[in-house]
Amino acid sequence: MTDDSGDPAAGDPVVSDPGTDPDSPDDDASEALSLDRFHEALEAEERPVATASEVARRLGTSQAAARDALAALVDRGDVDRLDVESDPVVFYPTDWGRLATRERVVAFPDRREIVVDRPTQFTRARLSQFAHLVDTTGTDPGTRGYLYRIRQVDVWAAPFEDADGLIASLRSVLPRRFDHLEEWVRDQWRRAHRFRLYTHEDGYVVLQAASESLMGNVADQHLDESHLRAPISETEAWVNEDAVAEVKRALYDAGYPVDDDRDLDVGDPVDVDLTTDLRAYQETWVETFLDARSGVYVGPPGSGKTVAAIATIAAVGGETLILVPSRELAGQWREGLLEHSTIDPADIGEYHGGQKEIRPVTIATYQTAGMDRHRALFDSRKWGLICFDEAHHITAPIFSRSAELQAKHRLGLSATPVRETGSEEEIYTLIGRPIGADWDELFDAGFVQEPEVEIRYVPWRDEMARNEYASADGRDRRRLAAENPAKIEEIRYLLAAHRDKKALVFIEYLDQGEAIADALGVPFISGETPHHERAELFRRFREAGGNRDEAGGADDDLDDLDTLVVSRVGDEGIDLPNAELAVVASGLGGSRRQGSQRAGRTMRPTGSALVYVLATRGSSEEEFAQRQMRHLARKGIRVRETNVAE
Ligand SMILES: Nc1ncnc2c1ncn2[C@@H]1O[C@H](COP(=O)(O)OP(=O)(O)OP(=O)(O)O)[C@@H](O)[C@H]1O
Repeated sequence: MTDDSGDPAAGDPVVSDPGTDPDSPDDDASEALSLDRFHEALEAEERPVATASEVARRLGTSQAAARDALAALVDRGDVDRLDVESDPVVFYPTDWGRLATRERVVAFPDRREIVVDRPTQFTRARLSQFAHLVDTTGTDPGTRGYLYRIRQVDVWAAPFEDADGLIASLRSVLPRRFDHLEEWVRDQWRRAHRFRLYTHEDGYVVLQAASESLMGNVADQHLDESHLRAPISETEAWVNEDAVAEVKRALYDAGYPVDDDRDLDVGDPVDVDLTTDLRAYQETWVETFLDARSGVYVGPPGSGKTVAAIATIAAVGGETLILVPSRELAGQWREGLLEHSTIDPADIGEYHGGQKEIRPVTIATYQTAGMDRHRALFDSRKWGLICFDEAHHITAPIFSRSAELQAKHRLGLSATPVRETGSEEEIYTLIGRPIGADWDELFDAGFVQEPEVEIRYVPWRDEMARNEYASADGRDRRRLAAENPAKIEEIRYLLAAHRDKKALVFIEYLDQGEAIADALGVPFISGETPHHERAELFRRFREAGGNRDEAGGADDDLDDLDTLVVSRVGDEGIDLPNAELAVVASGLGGSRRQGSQRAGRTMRPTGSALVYVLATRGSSEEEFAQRQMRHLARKGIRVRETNVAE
């Protein structure tokens, strides 16, 4: 576009007429230079930026006039200036600056991967609906790159009414259409809605297939007479009610997740209101759940899953069973319910080793609910809602039995859906599809404190220890690396360096736990610690002020318990809200799930959260530590590595 008249308004849609715009400086300089003419000057210079004297030369004006004209454009927001030390100031169109920070989306349709540089919040929110975040690169959120992948399960779980809605969302993010990819997505979507379970008006459960061939080729191939009692029609079969969970699992494994529309009675109503305002993402979780009537809230520890679950209990309003892995957690749930809702304390029952009450809201341990002698009681009810806390537990055989209990709504909570065995899909079959936010978004929004994780490679104490390791094999090797005595000194050092932080030291082997606890003069909690003693130590730890003495042990006030050595027993599900420092001294042969739980323990909304992972240098622990921590890094958590000097 050219502007021969010299009038910036003529034929120039970008710059408004200064004469009619009361906000624009009304002087000769701004009239002398339109944004278009500045563009021409840049083109002539063949550079993206220009100095005032270059503009003056190209436009045939004085340098002072060009400077004034550029200043007017800067005032108007059309041009930006960049002061480069010791060089003359350069100018460039504001739009170009925006381009440089704009997101860039690249799709690899064959791999079903999408790479986004500097994604906007909008793009990330969209992507998290139908793709899963595999990796991020870079630590600066401003320049971070994101790799997303669309898996089968992501399409199955996508929260849309129909495939068109999902495709529209996909198109809104991708730079152009990819027919092949869209076809694949549609195909996956179709698969997820081919089978349905519903309750016949006479009360029995029916499996309905979308076509005869699906019933004949898929259902009949994967199910037998223990699952299906008899055919009703070419597309329907009468389901053995005891085998509903198996039916769902078998079809899921065959690539056909089942819509569960069974009509189950709700028991005693639960009349409670939430007293805490939900955050926007929690509202989305609850709405998504209520639409699907099943699902797993997946978010980092501290992200508000429990509060969202309490909101769900209030919204469902039906008799509720909450399953938890330990008695400690049952107590915490009771407190959470009382804190965040108007529930009458008399309406909360606990059902475990200690007490056995069934109330409108019953909190039971998986253990007790799965036991044969109690199971019938839980089985005989049709719950309005079952909430599976720490949902990854239910894949272990003892817990999976409780997953077969009947419920109108099934809700799982999990911070760590990934398991080494790849059975994350099993959680979703048994409970429902994952519902969650992008972890990065939660960190970015400040809802969850991002912990710093540091792997510290500890040398062997001496040549003898190193040689012993070299000549040992198998389990002995792993144990020697885990128990490397040099770690005790390292723990002492770390505790002293963070004297104001309450600390948990995690160990795998009991002997090592005792040795560390002895050396530090602090208690050691293991599976052998009696329940009441454990509860008392946790109480003291929760109430402690966090101020360790020189030796790294407890401070002068003996009641002030700010350091605990904990074995596996403290590893899962037990909530120690004020642990600001975690040292993982051993246990690196474990699974990714453990890695993220340990790190997760300290991911709390308040206080700084530091996790040190000790790995013996030159042992298999190095590799384990890196693998676990890569898993965390993928979740957007900063991981550092340090070599401890010999
Ligand atoms: N909407 C909210 N408004 C204010 N505080 C909230 C909200 N949601 C959660 N919190 C607070 O954030 C903290 C963590 O919440 P919550 O216990 O629900 O997280 P979680 O994801 O269940 O954690 P974990 O996995 O460790 O059990 C709690 O102190 C809770 O009171």
